Amino acid sequence: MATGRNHRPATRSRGIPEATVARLPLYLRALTALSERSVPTVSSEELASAAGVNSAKLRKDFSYLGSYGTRGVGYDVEYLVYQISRELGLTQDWPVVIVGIGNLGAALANYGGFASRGFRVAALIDADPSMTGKQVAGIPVQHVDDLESIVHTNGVSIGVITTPGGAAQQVCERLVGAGVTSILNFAPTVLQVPEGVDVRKVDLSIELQILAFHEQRKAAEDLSRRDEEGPRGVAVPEGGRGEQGGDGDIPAVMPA
Ligand SMILES: NC(=O)c1ccc[n+]([C@@H]2O[C@H](COP(=O)([O-])OP(=O)(O)OC[C@H]3O[C@@H](n4cnc5c(N)ncnc54)[C@H](O)[C@@H]3O)[C@@H](O)[C@H]2O)c1
Repeated sequence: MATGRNHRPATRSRGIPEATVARLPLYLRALTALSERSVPTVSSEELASAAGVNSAKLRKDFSYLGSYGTRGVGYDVEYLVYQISRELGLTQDWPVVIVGIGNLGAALANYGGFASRGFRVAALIDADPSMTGKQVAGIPVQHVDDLESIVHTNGVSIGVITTPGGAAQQVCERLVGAGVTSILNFAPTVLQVPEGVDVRKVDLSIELQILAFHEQRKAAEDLSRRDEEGPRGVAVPEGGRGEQGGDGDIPAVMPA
């Protein structure tokens, strides 16, 4: 079976900025929800709001797909679902292998949302011999010794790494050596890969830090609004901004 590189649409995606590509899944999620409710058309404003994106940006993004919508009618939901799915390469089946079937790997294997988006968990791999043959999400765990043959047999081009950080680089190299060209890395390791291999790193703690940043900003805004409100607002001691021990209901958030 061909690898992901061969599957990739050769020229279409090249003209699309990475930032637009990153927003396509957001549009697709919003459009899929509309499609499930049998909504036939959607305006750019409605869709932008559902996807959490600014509508001018959305129109610009869709222009890269050659989709301009119809004035007064909006965009055809089903056609846009098809267009975005095609652009993201989701109109075909992508066999995925997960390496490291501990807490996270097992949770991902059990997540039903991949299959409905075109990603089939084809194989599960772990280094622990006591795991070999065990069923996780109805799939038998295979030993990491057989990684290369598992990748070949299943025509895998996307690998998910959920091993401890110390094992991730070696697992990555073996996956790439076996023909995997896209890696989704959950391990806390910056992977070194040869040219032509795409790596996406997922780090929930970074997402939490970003939320902490916003929380901090909200708290500061709240405080300055109270300052402006004067005597009717809650009194804040001089220099007390952001400190603990002031108002009980003002969250004290550490800098991100
Ligand atoms: N990115 C995130 O947001 C996020 C969140 C949680 C955990 N993690 C990371 O995900 C990884 C897994 O976490 P977990 O809680 O599932 O750990 P875990 O210890 O439960 O599971 C790790 C699994 O990897 C296997 N393993 C170890 N070395 C291997 C190798 N060389 N090849 C194949 N399998 C191997 C182990 O046998 C074990 O089953 C860790 O690196 C953790 O830091 C990331």
